[in-house]
Amino acid sequence: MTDTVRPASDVLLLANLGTPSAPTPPAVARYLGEFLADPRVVQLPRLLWLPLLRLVVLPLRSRKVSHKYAEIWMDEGSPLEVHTRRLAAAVRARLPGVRVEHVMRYGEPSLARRLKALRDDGARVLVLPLYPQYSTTTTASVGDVIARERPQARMVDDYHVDPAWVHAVADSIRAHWDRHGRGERLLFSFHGIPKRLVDGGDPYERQCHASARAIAADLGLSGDAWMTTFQSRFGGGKWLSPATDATVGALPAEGVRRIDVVCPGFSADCLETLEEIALQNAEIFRSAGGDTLSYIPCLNDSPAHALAIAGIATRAFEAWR
Ligand SMILES: C=CC1=C(C)c2cc3[nH]c(cc4nc(cc5[nH]c(cc1n2)c(C)c5CCC(=O)O)C(CCC(=O)O)=C4C)c(C)c3C=C
Ligand SMILES: [Fe+2]
Ligand SMILES: [Fe+2]
Repeated sequence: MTDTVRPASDVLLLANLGTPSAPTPPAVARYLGEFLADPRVVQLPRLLWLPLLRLVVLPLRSRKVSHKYAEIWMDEGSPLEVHTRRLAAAVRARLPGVRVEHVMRYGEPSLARRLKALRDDGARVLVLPLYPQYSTTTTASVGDVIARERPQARMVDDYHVDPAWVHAVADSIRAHWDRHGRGERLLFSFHGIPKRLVDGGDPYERQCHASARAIAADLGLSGDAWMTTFQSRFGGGKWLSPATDATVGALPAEGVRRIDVVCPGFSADCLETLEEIALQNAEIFRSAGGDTLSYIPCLNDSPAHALAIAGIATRAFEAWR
């Protein structure tokens, strides 16, 4: 095979977080049990955390959270899974000769199982975690599975200021404004992580701010037209701030009546965007005296998203030496 011919065996695994298989307490408990037992996600001592997780957290949380999943469930399944599967199909159409598949870090289709199955395959396997910003809690955990199951596979660390991705997000915001009108303030809401991790060197917070700045610059926004917040706090300790819910609840008192919220840390719509932002935070905003919180959807399987992801993967395969 010559240098210029792409081996037909390239494999691209688009990896997302994972989601329950059904909006029911047992299915949610199974998913959360795997997710929250990962020491990358919860850093408490195992001997304390694992019994607490099994005996207290899972029974209570799976009951509460399964109702939230039920509110956003689609005919074909969990939104995160549906959008990630469709995105993989859109990327596949742009990468002839590459086997493009979607996998999940937790639950199904399992990243670990797929990597194991590819062990005796001569393929170059590229794993692209669908997290634009690198975090030890998400990206590094995908790296852990690669190290265990197929160390020869390679991983894209992040794409937080990739020009095609930045432009795709900015364009999706412009399109939303064209269709629904524009609010007085644009919030970039990213999933939070414990502040202690950032103090220990996790680049996530810096990358979130860099993403928001790049998207705001593409939109030509002045500094007072947008802000960056962090959502989905879980458990105790200090998390990244300012918190999305507290910010949304405080803005009406400043005279802000209409806001737009976009979540550029999520590649696909999921519980944390469709339920937490579009339902819960919209209600917080209204209760505080605001008129409308307009949620701007994730890029999901849009053509611009597929193009950006295909470009990132193509460059990673080209740089493979
Ligand atoms: C986008 C990046 C994400 C980071 C960073 C992240 C960190 C993080 N998450 C938890 C705890 C939970 N997250 C949950 C759902 C969830 N989280 C992400 C993404 C990131 N998480 C996504 C895409 C989803 C949605 C999954 C879906 O099925 O739709 C949940 C489950 C829901 C709930 O019980 O509230 C938990 C729990 C921690 C502790 C953490 C960093 C330490
Ligand atoms: Fe999360
Ligand atoms: Fe949440």
